[in-house]
Amino acid sequence: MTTASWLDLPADSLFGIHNLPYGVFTTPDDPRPRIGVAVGEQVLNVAAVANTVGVDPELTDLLDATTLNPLLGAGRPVWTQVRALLTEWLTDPAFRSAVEPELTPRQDVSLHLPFQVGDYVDFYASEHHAANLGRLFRPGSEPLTPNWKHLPIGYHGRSGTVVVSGTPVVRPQGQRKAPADAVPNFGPSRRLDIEAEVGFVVGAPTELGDSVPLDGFADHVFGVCLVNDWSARDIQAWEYVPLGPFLGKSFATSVSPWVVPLEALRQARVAPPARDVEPLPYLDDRDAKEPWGLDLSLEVRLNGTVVSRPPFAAMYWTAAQQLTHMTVNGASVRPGDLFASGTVSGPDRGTEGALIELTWNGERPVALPDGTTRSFLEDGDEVTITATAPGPDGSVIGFGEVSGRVLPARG
Ligand SMILES: O=C(O)/C=C/C(=O)CC(=O)CC(=O)O
Ligand SMILES: [Ca+2]
Ligand SMILES: [Mg+2]
Repeated sequence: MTTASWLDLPADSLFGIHNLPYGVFTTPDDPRPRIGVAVGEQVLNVAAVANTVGVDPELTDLLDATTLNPLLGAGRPVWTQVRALLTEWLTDPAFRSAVEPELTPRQDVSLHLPFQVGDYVDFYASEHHAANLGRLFRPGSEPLTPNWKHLPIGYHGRSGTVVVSGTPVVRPQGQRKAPADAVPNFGPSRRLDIEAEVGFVVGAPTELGDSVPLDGFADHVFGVCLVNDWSARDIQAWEYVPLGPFLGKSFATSVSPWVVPLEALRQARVAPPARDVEPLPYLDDRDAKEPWGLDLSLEVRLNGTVVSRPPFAAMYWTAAQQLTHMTVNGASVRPGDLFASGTVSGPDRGTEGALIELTWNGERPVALPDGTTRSFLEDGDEVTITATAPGPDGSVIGFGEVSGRVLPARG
């Protein structure tokens, strides 16, 4: 399908007509948060266009909102309808006069947390990451825990500290205890790390007691964003036994401001890696016609230098399996719930999604062009994660970025 926009976008635009990601923006002369869709180098005020051209008032209400949550809750048929409208507005020259005045250059807008985050869950779906962390955190044990290939392991995170890209991250303080120390001490984390992840934004809710089967994924998941699960490894290593991550990860989790609709990722769907353990039937996607592996290519930059290129296609568990597992006990989901994939690490050097793996616990620090090296993050460091996916007709779907700078601990 070739769809040309009257906007005459370059063929290599990461926010081309096949992408149309959703966010929430303000401008200096209008501080009201409103829903925007990125197209080329601009942001479209969708409610303003809906009001001008006159669409179904129920749709206008969903779009005339300060967060994506009302639209998220509306469900797949409405998401499809809105996307079709956006495509029509941006491709049919008859809409040009109504749409053009509602475009603002992206550089002139501020982007906000696009949805009010409900529950936040973080998974652990990369076999390479899980095995690496097992070796680093539990030397002498099997790298993968016995449950790892039977279920997508996850933990509930802290939704109130999910922040939008650009929000500074204050170095956390807490209890640290190195293996050689007899007792813990208190202070700023000395081993502040990142985790490059992909986030899935839940739209349509479920009722308590119900679960989402594997083929219900697209009915409930609206779209995809990027996540940095900042992690204080020294706090984490001491506190996590036996209940899992707590203060070592709850101080901040950054998300990208643009939510890429699931429809934009049709060409990115790939089969996940072969599983060597037969999953229980509710998680078994081996016969699925279209499993939910996704061929996203991530890049991690530290102070502007690319330090890693994690491949999302290498993830063992898919987001569909994660949603199914997360609801198999009857736990309900709500619009705005966010679940993240887990750190995206590939099998090769230079594809690790966390510094602890990339530098192997500091044994092989990363060299930066300014002559300095890093094992973990220093105050002032800035980390930016970007991603792309294949789109239709040779186009590329961009995710924008999730970025954050480390501020010193507050005494
Ligand atoms: O293996 C561990 O004990 C800890 C693992 C993590 O810190 C990773 C985590 O948050 C899940 C993930 O991002 O894959
Ligand atoms: Ca994580
Ligand atoms: Mg976190």
